[in-house]
This record gives sequence, structure tokens and C-alpha cells, in this order.
Amino acid sequence: MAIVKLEGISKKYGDFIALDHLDLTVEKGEFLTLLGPSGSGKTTLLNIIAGMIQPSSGAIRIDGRDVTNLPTRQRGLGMVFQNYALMPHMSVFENVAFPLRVRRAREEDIRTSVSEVLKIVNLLDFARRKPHELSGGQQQRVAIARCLVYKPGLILMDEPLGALDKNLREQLQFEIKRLHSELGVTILYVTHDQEEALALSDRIILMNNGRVEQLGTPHDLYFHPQTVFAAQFLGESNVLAATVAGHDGEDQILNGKIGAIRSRPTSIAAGTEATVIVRPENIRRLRPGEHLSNEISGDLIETTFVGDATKYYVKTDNDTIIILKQLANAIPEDAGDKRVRIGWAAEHTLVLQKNV
Ligand SMILES: Nc1ncnc2c1ncn2[C@@H]1O[C@H](COP(=O)(O)OP(=O)(O)OP(=O)(O)O)[C@@H](O)[C@H]1O
Repeated sequence: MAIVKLEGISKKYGDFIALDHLDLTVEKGEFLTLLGPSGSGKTTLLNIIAGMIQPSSGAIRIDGRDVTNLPTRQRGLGMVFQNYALMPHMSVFENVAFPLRVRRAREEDIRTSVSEVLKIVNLLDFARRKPHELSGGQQQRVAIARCLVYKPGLILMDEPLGALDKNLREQLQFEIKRLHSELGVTILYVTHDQEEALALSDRIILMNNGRVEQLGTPHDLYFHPQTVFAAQFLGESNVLAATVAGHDGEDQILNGKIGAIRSRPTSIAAGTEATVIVRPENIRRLRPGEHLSNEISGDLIETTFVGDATKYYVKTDNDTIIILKQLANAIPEDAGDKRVRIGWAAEHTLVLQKNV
């Protein structure tokens, strides 16, 4: 288990700033995910920690030791990448044994350790096969075993499941999560897949243009996004412009194009322009006689079935498109109507200062 500390890490390519003065502490035994769109700096950061890219400025400490100028092999970490990089002419056993042979381990210890990790990744019966005789998911498990075999305290994973289909990804996500809790190793994981980040991580760093947009638990990022970017990157959002008007009883009132919007009180002063965010899954189609703090009428212009849920696109009478999502088994009886009334509770209105 390792603690990683990054202090003021920047990386410039000519005039282009790929990473902008980044500070970060990865706690011992933590599963921390770097999430962000393509080009946001995730791989650059991981490669700087690995020692494969030199930062333009800043320092990296692993377990208190300044490793900024140390080569990769002296940093005491393991790496798993998207292209498994297995040696094609070697058996599964020999691929996994390789890091131990490089470290000149004893033959007997090699046999014990390799068998142990192959058992952990459920590949003991495949030890004699060559990589081309394995599926993509099995090959990736060999790559993970090869990393685990020398028991690094810190494992860096860059889109390790990127090449796999959805079912296999989910299966291996589960296995990686199990390995993490069983071995107590610190894992730094790169993905651009928000669902994967939410499913695996203790904390997520959301990256945007070489900077940390938000750092927090999956729950924090999903339920308390601090910026419109965060709200739109994790999950879906309806984003509406509004101005804080004042209070009515327990609610704060905002005025937007769709009319008055009710939220829980915030510290944003009356008269301030704000951005209102409402998650599609928090908006419901209302049955006759049913009421919520926020209600709007409109025309149902599109319905999309997405398997476990149905998405409705409603055009309000003031020409705003609102998306709502309901579990597939929760479709109201009047599902055929074009004219609909939709609503959400005040506690589901998220209010952000404008321009964040
Ligand atoms: N050697 C290089 N020279 C110039 N620019 C580079 C170099 N390597 C990376 N960049 C730029 O730095 C930025 C960050 O790249 P990086 O690979 O870290 O992004 P990423 O978030 O991992 O993206 P992806 O999800 O597509 O892998 C990108 O805009 C990229 O074009």
C-alpha cells in the first residue's frame, strides 16, 4: 500500500499546457479514478506518476520518497494498460513469471507466487496456453496477474478494460474491485467511462483541460456537482438558466424561461444569475391530481426506450426541451397522451452560480 503525493505538477508541450499545477494526495489503499474527456490530461498524469513522462515542474512523492527524478523501475509500482502487452511466444505462466525472473527470484518461489496469482484471477487452468489462445478478457486478467505477482503497493491502470465488450468489462470491473479490497493495494485508474468510475472508485478526480474540475466520492460528484461540466459529464442533466428571485416559505424561488422554479434555500443572493440543474431521473410524469413543487405542462415530442428505463423529451409551452427518465416498469397509464404534465421536488433542483 502506498501514499502518492503530487505537488504542483505541470506539463507543457511548447505553449500547450497539458497539466496545470496539480496538487493531489492519493490515500493508502484507496481506489482513485482519473475521469475526464479525451485530451483532459489523464494519461499524461498517470505517465508522470509512472515515470514515463517527466513533468515540466512539480514533485511526486511515493510513501514519502521524492521519486520525481527516479526511473520507472525504481518507483515500486505496477502498471496495467489497455493493450495487454503480453509476450506472444510465452505461456500464461511464463508471462506472469517474467517480472519475478527479472528480479531474480528463486524458481520455487516463482512457481508458488505465479500459481497464487493465477488462482486469484481464475486462470490456473490456462497456465500452459499462449496469449493468442485466450479471449480478450482472459488476456487482460493475465496482464493483471503479471502486475500483482510482485506485490506492488501501488498499481496504475490506464483504460485496462477499454478494448472489451460491455459484459466482459462489467465482469472484470467486479474482479478488479474484489482484488482491490482483498489485497488492500492502492489503485490509480484512468477511464473516460463515467459508469466505470462510479462503480469502482473510492474517490474520483474529474479532469477538464489539464485541471481538476472536482474531486470527491462517486456520491459527491453525482449528487453534488459543483460545476455544469461536472453535472453534464456524470449522468445526464437538464440545464436551465434562471435568476434567484427570493423565498417562499421553505423554498427558494428562481425565475427562468419555464417560469418559477423552486429549490431548497442556497446562499446565492437574490438578483444573481444562476444555472439550474435537474437530473432526468428526478423528473416524473404526473398523474391527474398529483402535484410536486415544480410542475410544467408540455408536449411529449419523443420517447426512447433504453432498456431498464424510458426517456421522454417534453417541449414545454415556453419552448424548452426537458428530458425525463423513468424506470421502464413505472410508465404511467396515460403513456399514450401527447399533452403531459411533468414535475419534480424542490430538493431535486440543483442551483449553481452562473459560469461555473
Ligand atoms: N507528446 C505530446 N506532444 C504534444 N501534446 C501532447 C503530447 N502528449 C499529449 N499531448 C496533449 O496533451 C493533452 C492531454 O493528453 P492525454 O493523453 O493526457 O489526455 P487523456 O485525458 O488521457 O485523453 P484520452 O482519454 O484521449 O486518452 C492532449 O490535448 C494531447 O493532445
